Amino acid sequence: MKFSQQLLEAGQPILQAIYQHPFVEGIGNGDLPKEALTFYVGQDYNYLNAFIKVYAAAIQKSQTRADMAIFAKQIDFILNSEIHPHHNFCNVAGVKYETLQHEPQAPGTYLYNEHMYRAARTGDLIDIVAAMTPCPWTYLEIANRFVKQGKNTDDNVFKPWIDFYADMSHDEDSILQQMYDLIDREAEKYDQHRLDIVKEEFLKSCEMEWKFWDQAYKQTGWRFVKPMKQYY
Ligand SMILES: Cc1ncc(C[n+]2csc(CCO)c2C)c(N)n1
Repeated sequence: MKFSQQLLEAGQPILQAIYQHPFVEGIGNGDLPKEALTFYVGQDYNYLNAFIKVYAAAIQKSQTRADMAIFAKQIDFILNSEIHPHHNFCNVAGVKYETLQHEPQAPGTYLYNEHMYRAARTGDLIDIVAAMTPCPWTYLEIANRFVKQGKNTDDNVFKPWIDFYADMSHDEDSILQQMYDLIDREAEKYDQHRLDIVKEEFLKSCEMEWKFWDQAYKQTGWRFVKPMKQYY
């Protein structure tokens, strides 16, 4: 079995838990508290800034223009397209997007961002991509499942969110396929022990995807520290 397939198989239990999380179920049912939505957007804005920088690190470790182009396209996607699902959440919450772009970083966001930065700092290209893949993987699976269940109806206020992420799979050279191909190509270079480490990095990101929904749903901040506003 291809290594990318092994990763997805190992991640299945976490994906199932994500499906069942009340935040994710709330997207399907068009019903979420305003506080959960605004907390999510504030944290996701911060997370996506880190994601862009980690893509930049992936470009630094790329050895071909073809690889560079994959990451460059994704940086453009985050900067110019991924504002749409954020706008959807902000519109439903009745909050201006601009007011959520300097939120203090919550612990779950810190952990996820630092996990990716660590891969960028100490890992190879495969470590970076493995830590990043749960992000598009879980969102695409969530959105496609909702489309299959017919949840993206006109009366669901989160229809734009569902349609946006489900659309990602219609792309000819979809980001996910490119990431799987890259992982499988790079996996050839390593022994089983090294690949076990990569798998753990992938699974940690899967768990942090679950945690990201959970911290927004519960608005989990720091217990004692009062962190500063974020300016990148
Ligand atoms: C916590 C969190 N996880 C995943 C996404 C979704 N997402 C972020 S960047 C990107 C494109 C990947 O190249 C996708 C699909 C999100 N917004 N927030």
